[in-house]
Amino acid sequence: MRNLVTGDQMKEVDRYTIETIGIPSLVLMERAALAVVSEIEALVNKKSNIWVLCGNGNNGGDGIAVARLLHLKGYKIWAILAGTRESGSREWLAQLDIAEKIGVQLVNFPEFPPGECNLFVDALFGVGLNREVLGTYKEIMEKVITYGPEITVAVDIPSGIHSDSGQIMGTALRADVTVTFGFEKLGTMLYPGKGYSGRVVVADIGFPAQSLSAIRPSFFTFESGDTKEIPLRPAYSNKGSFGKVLVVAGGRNMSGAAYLSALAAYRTGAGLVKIFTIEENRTILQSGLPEAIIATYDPEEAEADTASFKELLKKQCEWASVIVLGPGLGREPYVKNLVEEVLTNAYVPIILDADGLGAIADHPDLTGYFTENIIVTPHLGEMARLTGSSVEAIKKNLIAAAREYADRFGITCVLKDAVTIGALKDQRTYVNSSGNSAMAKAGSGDVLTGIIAGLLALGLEESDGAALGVWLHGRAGDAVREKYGSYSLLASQLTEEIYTILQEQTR
Ligand SMILES: NC(=O)C1=CN([C@@H]2O[C@H](COP(=O)(O)OP(=O)(O)OC[C@H]3O[C@@H](n4cnc5c(N)ncnc54)[C@H](OP(=O)(O)O)[C@@H]3O)[C@@H](O)[C@H]2O)[C@@H](O)CC1
Ligand SMILES: [K+]
Repeated sequence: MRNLVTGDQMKEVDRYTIETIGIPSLVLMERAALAVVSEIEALVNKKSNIWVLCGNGNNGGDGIAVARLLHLKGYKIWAILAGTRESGSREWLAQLDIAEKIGVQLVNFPEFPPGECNLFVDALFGVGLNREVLGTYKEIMEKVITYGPEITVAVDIPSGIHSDSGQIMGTALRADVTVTFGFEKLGTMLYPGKGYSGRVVVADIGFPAQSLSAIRPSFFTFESGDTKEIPLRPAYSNKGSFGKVLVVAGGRNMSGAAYLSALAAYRTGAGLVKIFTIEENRTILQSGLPEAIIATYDPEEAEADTASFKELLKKQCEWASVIVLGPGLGREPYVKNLVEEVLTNAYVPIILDADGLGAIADHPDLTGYFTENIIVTPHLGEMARLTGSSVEAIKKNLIAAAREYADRFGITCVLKDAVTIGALKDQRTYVNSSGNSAMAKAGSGDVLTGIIAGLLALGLEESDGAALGVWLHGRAGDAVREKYGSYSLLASQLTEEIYTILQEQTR
């Protein structure tokens, strides 16, 4: 597990480290600059021309320190100062004084250094960026973009990227490598910022563990090795020890959704999986997944005899210890009753997806039945329908959108996008770092519901199950892409890779 921070949280950690712990600001800055220099030395040799663009806050202070360290090592270096002495931070002024005394080559914008630039260091704005970039700063950035440096190394975060949302604040500078300090910022984890950051190196610049006490760390991601969070299956057990997953899924022509969800639940470790679906899906599901129990209903009877249908649903819910509700259910009128009955009768975790969410969007009063056991897993289009916002508005701040929906109902909201967000009911927010665009295919979401259900069946509670499920799903996608490339992934192949990842847990 790796903590992630907002810009303000990072500033708090800086402040606490400097003021309460007593590590001087310039010491942190020196270590930050050394970390950047070490990346630069791995990228270019001393024949290269290096330009460092320095703003006049502490990000710029880092930049001047980088220029000084490279100058002392004999690199051909120019520092471009974007601000004036009057507006420079204390540390920036200290760095400038040192740089001037030891003869670092400096120019003041609008002047630019002569010759060409092989490696560009972006130290214009860090976590202090708090508004749109306009005027002179915009001009500077546009000029840099027209120069088209061969390699760009960003200091802490690419300038112009908002450290909390990853949004471009007017203009931003694209980096090949971003060296960030202490903790990765949300802005380099989220698109478009993630696309501007290149390879992100998290440098340890000496923040002691106590510094985290300055904030309540609430954003996190998983990384390899975290498979150990998945509960082991004890040796002395039977199929009932691992939970009974009820997959309420699959309407007309949509048996595949039920199949993929049930298969993924089994592959993740569930002991028993029952699919509750329409009668016409029986044969195909029974032959496709003979391991699953199949229970069926007739959609016309469900429509005509509501009381019997409700009774049938009640029995299914009593059997289950985890429920997946929604994949491929369709949008016929009885689906509303179905969703309502499950929500009112089940006292177990429910993963609500696809047409289950569609029913909620069409009948918002159903949210009145939400309990803390609910995990909703909308993609952006479904989220837009659920909230009445536009996809564009949600995209501007995925974390805020997911968090707001989860908090409104006290549930867990997994908002699926290129970077999936898990706004967990325990107030932590998971930002996914696995997965790839090959997974943007039909059936991928059905597999995710099954994986989460499988983890809950193993005994994880909703918050951990949702976060680990998203991560595991992405890891499976990465494993499939490695074998089959970016185009040919099939959702069923995700379920085939789950075992390779689960094996890491016991190694
Ligand atoms: N000791 C420490 O704390 C350490 C800090 N470290 C480094 O410091 C960085 C944070 O430094 P920082 O807080 O000084 O802010 P920074 O990102 O340099 O921005 C400068 C100023 O720009 C301004 N501004 C904002 N938006 C603007 C806009 N659109 N257009 C124009 N101006 C705008 C805004 O000032 P304002 O105008 O709002 O008063 C802001 O304060 C951090 O990312 C890391 O690299 C490391 O060395 C480790 C130790
Ligand atoms: K920067």
